Amino acid sequence: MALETVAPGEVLLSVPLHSVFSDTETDETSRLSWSGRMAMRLLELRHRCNRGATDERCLCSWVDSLPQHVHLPFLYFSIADLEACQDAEVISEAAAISDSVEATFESERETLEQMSCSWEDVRWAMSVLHSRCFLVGSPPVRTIVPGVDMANHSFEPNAAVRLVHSPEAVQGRDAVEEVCAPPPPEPSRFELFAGDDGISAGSEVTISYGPWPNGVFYLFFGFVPRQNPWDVVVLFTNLQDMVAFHDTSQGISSDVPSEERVESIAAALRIQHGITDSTRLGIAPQGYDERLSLAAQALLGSQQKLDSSALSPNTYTRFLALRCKELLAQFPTSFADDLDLRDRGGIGNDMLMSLQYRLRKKATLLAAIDVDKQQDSY
Ligand SMILES: C[S@@+](CC[C@H](N)C(=O)[O-])C[C@H]1O[C@@H](n2cnc3c(N)ncnc32)[C@H](O)[C@@H]1O
Repeated sequence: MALETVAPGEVLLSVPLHSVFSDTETDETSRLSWSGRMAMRLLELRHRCNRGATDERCLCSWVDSLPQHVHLPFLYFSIADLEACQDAEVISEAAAISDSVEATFESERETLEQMSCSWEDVRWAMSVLHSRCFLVGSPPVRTIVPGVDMANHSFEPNAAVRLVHSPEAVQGRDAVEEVCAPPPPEPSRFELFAGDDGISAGSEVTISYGPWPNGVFYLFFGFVPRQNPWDVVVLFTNLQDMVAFHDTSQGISSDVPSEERVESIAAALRIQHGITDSTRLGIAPQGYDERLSLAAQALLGSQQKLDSSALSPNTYTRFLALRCKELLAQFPTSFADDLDLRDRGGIGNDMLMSLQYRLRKKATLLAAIDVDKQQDSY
């Protein structure tokens, strides 16, 4: 919370690199996952701090400030509550990470026992790491910046984070030194600074965690954003899927092999629009991924032997709406059932969060179908 008004660009926190907590291991053959490695280091650090270790890096005050519990679905939800999100990809990702948490516990039992750490402590460390790390640099390194890690997420944040390098690390310092005294060296650091509108006194300081879909927020941060322009329902994992759905839904068996049709759509996307990645084609709350609209136009245009620009927009939105209807029908419960369940009340918080997750996916699919109905009635 900003206790006084902060001017645009003003620095709120400056954290030297020696006080950040990052994954130091770059060895790909490491036997633990990144979170397993960092969890062990966090528990070791907490153990040392509890025994009164000297703390030049100020990390003990950071460890003290960490929340006691971060309620992440893959660590703390029951299977029924997790499966209530009705997203197979998210459920299988949760199972994979949960397995890796158990693997860390099993393989590090001895060290954990020496620190009197239990399974609960391992879960705590994992929840802290997954909900507070962000990726820095290339290749990306998982990093927690003490202090900055207190900021909550907003898609319209009033602050941001940057990495500022020390003048020592900046080329040309030696040349400057020959003509004038350089400024005193400052360490490389992370800065939390106010955005262009500044921050008024009493406002919460927020940053953006990044353009993630809801699955990431739900699994790793334990909340589902209300309006997420980056959320996506994948309609087709690739162009092959789209062509296969087209042929089945239209009852078409084409003379041209599907690989050739896929290749010609991919070529049209590449040559006319510079698109080289045609995977995970989906729909966001504000509409179709542009790659999907263009791919569908190319496919339907080629079926009707038309230039894709001569195709009526209704034709491809109707085709895509058919896929949205199919996906909606595959959910175990309908949107109306879900609203009813939510409005009746009496369900636990974990189930409610999973319900919110699936309601937002279904609302996105329904909006696409509604648009199609409106176009039909014109
Ligand atoms: C990096 S920490 C932020 C610090 C957190 N407020 C704290 O004091 O520990 C991320 C956690 O904050 C919470 N959080 C962040 N942004 C949120 C938001 N927009 N809505 C709900 N919870 C949020 C979630 O529990 C998430 O796992």
